[in-house]
Amino acid sequence: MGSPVHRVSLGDTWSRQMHPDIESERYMQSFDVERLTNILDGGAQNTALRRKVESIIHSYPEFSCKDNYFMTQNERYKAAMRRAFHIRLIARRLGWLEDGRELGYAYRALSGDVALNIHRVFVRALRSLGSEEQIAKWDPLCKNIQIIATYAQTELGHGTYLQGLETEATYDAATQEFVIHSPTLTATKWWPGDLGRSATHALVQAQLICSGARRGMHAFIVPIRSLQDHTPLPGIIIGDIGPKMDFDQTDNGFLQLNHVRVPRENMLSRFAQVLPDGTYVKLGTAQSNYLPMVVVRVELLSGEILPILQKACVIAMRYSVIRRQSRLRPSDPEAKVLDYQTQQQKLFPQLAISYAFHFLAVSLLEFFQHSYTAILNQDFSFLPELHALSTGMKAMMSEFCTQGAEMCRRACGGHGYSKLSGLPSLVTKLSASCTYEGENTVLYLQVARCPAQRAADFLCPELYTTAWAHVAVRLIKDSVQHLQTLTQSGADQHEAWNQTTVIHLQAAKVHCYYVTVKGFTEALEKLENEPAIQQVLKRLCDLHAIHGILTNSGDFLHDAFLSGAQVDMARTAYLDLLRLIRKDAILLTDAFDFTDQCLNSALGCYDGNVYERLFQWAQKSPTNTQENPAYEEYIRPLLQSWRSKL
Ligand SMILES: CCCCCCC/C=C/C(=O)SCCNC(=O)CCNC(=O)[C@H](O)C(C)(C)COP(=O)(O)OP(=O)(O)OC[C@H]1O[C@@H](n2cnc3c(N)ncnc32)[C@H](O)[C@@H]1OP(=O)(O)O
Ligand SMILES: Cc1cc2nc3c(=O)[nH]c(=O)nc-3n(C[C@H](O)[C@H](O)[C@H](O)COP(=O)(O)OP(=O)(O)OC[C@H]3O[C@@H](n4cnc5c(N)ncnc54)[C@H](O)[C@@H]3O)c2cc1C
Repeated sequence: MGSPVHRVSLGDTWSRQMHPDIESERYMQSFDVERLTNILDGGAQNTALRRKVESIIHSYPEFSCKDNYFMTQNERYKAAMRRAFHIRLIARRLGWLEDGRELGYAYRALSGDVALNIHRVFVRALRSLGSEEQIAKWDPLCKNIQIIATYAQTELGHGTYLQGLETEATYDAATQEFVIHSPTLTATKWWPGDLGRSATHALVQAQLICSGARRGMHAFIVPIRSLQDHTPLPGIIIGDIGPKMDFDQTDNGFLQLNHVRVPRENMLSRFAQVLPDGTYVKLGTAQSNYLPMVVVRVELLSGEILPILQKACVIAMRYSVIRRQSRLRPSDPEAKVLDYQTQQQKLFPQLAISYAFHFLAVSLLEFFQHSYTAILNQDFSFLPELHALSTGMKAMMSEFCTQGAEMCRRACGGHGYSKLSGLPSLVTKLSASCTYEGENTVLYLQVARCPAQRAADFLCPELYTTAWAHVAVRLIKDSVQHLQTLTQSGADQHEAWNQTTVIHLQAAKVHCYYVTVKGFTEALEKLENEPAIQQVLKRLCDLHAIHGILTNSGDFLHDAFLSGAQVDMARTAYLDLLRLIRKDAILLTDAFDFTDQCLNSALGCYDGNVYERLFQWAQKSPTNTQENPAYEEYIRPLLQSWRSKL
């Protein structure tokens, strides 16, 4: 019998002491970490409230994520549903509102490892597309979990090209119902979260057919499972799409509808109506029904995507002052790996990006709140700008955060490849964000479609922003010029567009990077009353801007806007910034104020006791207490056959 590992008790005195190598990083504080945390939270009162909510969440064992890494897909799903169940019990008991700060902080503490996320997407879509009467009917049912709803837009055959969605909603005036139907295999709804095993209702995006005409994508609320016994309703074929790269806590599913009938009142009608006789009345624009994607993209930025990079920075930075490896000088003791310039170059740009994106997300949220209210009141003047901003920022932040989290993982060497570090799951989670809510390339190209003068609105040159502004304008003009040249040479507009999308993509990416640089410099201007914090964040802003210049130096050298010598000067400044940021690196990650439970990382705990935790956590692996499943059938016969040859 393969004997299980004998449990070795390490004692846990280490868990009450801070590791000296991380303690020393906190001795000399060049700025007030608590004050920076307050700024990141939007005020000291929010910090206090967040910590209060975190302490409540962490006091319930039902919310613990510590065993996540050892769970099967089924166990992860059940644990996530358990958290979803208990968080609503607590919210109801404590009066936390669905859109209130407390629930937002609770989800932050649970790192999104809670089921029914798409139920929340459904609520956003209902409030964006539903009439006041429809919201009054369905919102309370969602809030009280009397129904579980999903957002079913993507199909097996189409996710990006919404005009290509095949699911049909045909109006039957005789019965005043819509007949919802999946005419082909590729019309099968595929990917919607909570659909596989949880949802009782779906918001189905379908091509509306009424009065003999196809009217484009509209939203319909369709019951899909019995509220009595959770079995699929007549005409519904439903299930889970199978194992994924991550997101084990979510049951992404498939749905086929076979001539399912729903009442006329189930078409969300804020922006369009079908009258009892089948007359179609448009109240919004052609793109009004795309509004839920804008809302969710904006919410994902600061609610889901950015915190994951921030956590990766905390874990990798803390580990990098504990990990000692090799010597800077033969006579020195082994060095903290964070003292190597190359380690700084790996991690500090990710730290700078996580601050740059924080301030950008704050300003985007302000713009969103203002324009969303106007749109709901049928003023669509802000929608194109909001669409361009939300698509560009979602594409850019998900791309840079995914790259950044992977860089943090690799910067932790072998232990970064252990799930117990918390880093692999941060990377795989972020990887999904480059696809869901719009595939990034397609979204960047939405930005590129914006007329050049709109890009000019952003061109407010300051310091290195002038360089970024210049390159952004040059590339946008270049992309427009290429498109015009092709169309003027006789290519049709669609072919000309496709033949220039690589150029448009580059212009869109540079434009978005410019927006983050500009947003960061503007955020710094508002910190003139916090000189110490302003100074340390300005170094990150400088690093973010110059990192981009050095990474894309060809774009700046192209028309000699910068000379080779100036790029060398930028590199010198960059390397000096790494040295200056080094002493504040731990404090800048401490300021994110993630609890150890939220980080769920053996490498990233506040006290720095990495090795003790790695060893202790590894012993929790079920494989260490189960019989070796391969011993009897394979290992023992192999060993015996080998021995018999001796
Ligand atoms: C804890 C973890 C939580 C994880 C949650 C994950 C939840 C995930 C949910 C989902 O993934 S839901 C499904 C999301 N799907 C998408 O985002 C689809 C992406 N595809 C697109 O957005 C399309 O490319 C497109 C933009 C819709 C293409 O539009 P279309 O095919 O109609 O062609 P275009 O000519 O590009 O656009 C027409 C016109 O419409 C404007 N527009 C496009 N999208 C929007 C929008 N969202 N809002 C406002 N306006 C939009 C576009 O600018 C064009 O306008 P004009 O240029 O003609 O004026
Ligand atoms: C974890 C996860 C959760 C999800 N949750 C939901 C959900 O709850 N509800 C829901 O409805 N959907 C959901 N989705 C689906 C998601 O919205 C789609 O996968 C996404 O919109 C991308 O569409 P697609 O899969 O069709 O990719 P495609 O569009 O097929 O992309 C494939 C490739 O084609 C390229 N491409 C496509 N169109 C163009 C173009 N016009 N120009 C240039 N290149 C192009 C893309 O850039 C990409 O490289 C989820 C997906 C994931 C991964």
